[in-house]
Amino acid sequence: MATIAHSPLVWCRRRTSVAASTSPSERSSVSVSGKIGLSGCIFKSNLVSPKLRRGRAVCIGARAEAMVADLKTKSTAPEAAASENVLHFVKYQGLGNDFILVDNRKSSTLCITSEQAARLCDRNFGIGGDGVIFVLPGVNGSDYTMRIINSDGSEPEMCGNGIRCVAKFIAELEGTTEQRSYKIDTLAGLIVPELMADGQVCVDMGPPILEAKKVPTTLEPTQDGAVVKASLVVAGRSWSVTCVSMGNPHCVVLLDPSEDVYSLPLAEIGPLFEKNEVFPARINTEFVQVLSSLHLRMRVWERGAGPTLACGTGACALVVAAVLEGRAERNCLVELPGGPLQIEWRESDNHVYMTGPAQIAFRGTAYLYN
Ligand SMILES: N[C@@H](CCC[C@H](N)C(=O)O)C(=O)O
Repeated sequence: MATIAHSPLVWCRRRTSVAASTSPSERSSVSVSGKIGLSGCIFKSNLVSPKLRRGRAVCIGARAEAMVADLKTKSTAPEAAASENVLHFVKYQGLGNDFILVDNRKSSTLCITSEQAARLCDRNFGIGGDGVIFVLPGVNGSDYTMRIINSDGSEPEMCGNGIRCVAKFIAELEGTTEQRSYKIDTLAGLIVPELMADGQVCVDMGPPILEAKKVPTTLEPTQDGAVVKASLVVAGRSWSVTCVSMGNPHCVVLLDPSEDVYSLPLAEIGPLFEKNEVFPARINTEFVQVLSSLHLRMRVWERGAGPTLACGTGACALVVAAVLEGRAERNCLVELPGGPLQIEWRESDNHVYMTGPAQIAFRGTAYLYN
């Protein structure tokens, strides 16, 4: 089993006391603080998410500044992404769903193993993250390929918040500030994120998959081959569920309007959905409070990552589910623990469009141990 040690060159510690169960009002004060030691020189940064920009930190001593500049150069050099047991990375987050981004453009093989990725995601022994995302060369006419490893080491097909981070990361690697789109190949097919003038990223997430077998779920279809408002007993309670794949599988639970989504014992019920036998590939589960037909509030238990602050594919899946259940319009605001996403399931092309932010948090170097 690979391990990550606290590196003598650079170590990062991220304090994340913000659980996905935190209520929206408590979350307004969310901040991330970090400390990075560089060969004995220590600088401290107070990283408050909206203000994060590359390398914004107060450095103590000229030597530390020089080393930070050196590190910045190395972290974007593709051939140096993983060598001599070190990994250069850039940390991004989309509404608090946080990822370690790795420049893997020189090879079609991932530069670290899934065990190493899981160790990097550990919030105490690694960098901390909900997943590691790799940007690889494009295939089949795409500009790039994205692959992601969940924090438990499993590999999902797609990640909505992650692909917005990927678009920003690629723009940084290419040194462009242009408003443009990228064709990204994923295990869920071609996905197209577009960098918008206001800094947001709008992603064409493609069409939802509703056929039960393709989600996949063994639940009996209830409506044209899809599982809509089916009954599923979990933890002694009968839940009404709708199953949707956005390339990766989702089980959406629309609650009665009177039920507060923050009153659910997520850590208890989440794993029971994730590993339920009716979901052969495991499942991401979204619990949703319909505040109005244009405003939905959700909490998520992610397959392979547990409770996260946001799930882009989940937000897309729940709007599709809410439309199928006749509870929402096709263009809705989805409020996640980490902030809002605008989701549209467009009638004209049957594609789902997701618009939201993605921001750099910090960059660094981690030691890899096999
Ligand atoms: N957080 C992601 C989804 C990441 C993958 C998921 N855990 C899975 O296993 O399917 C998103 O923003 O979509």
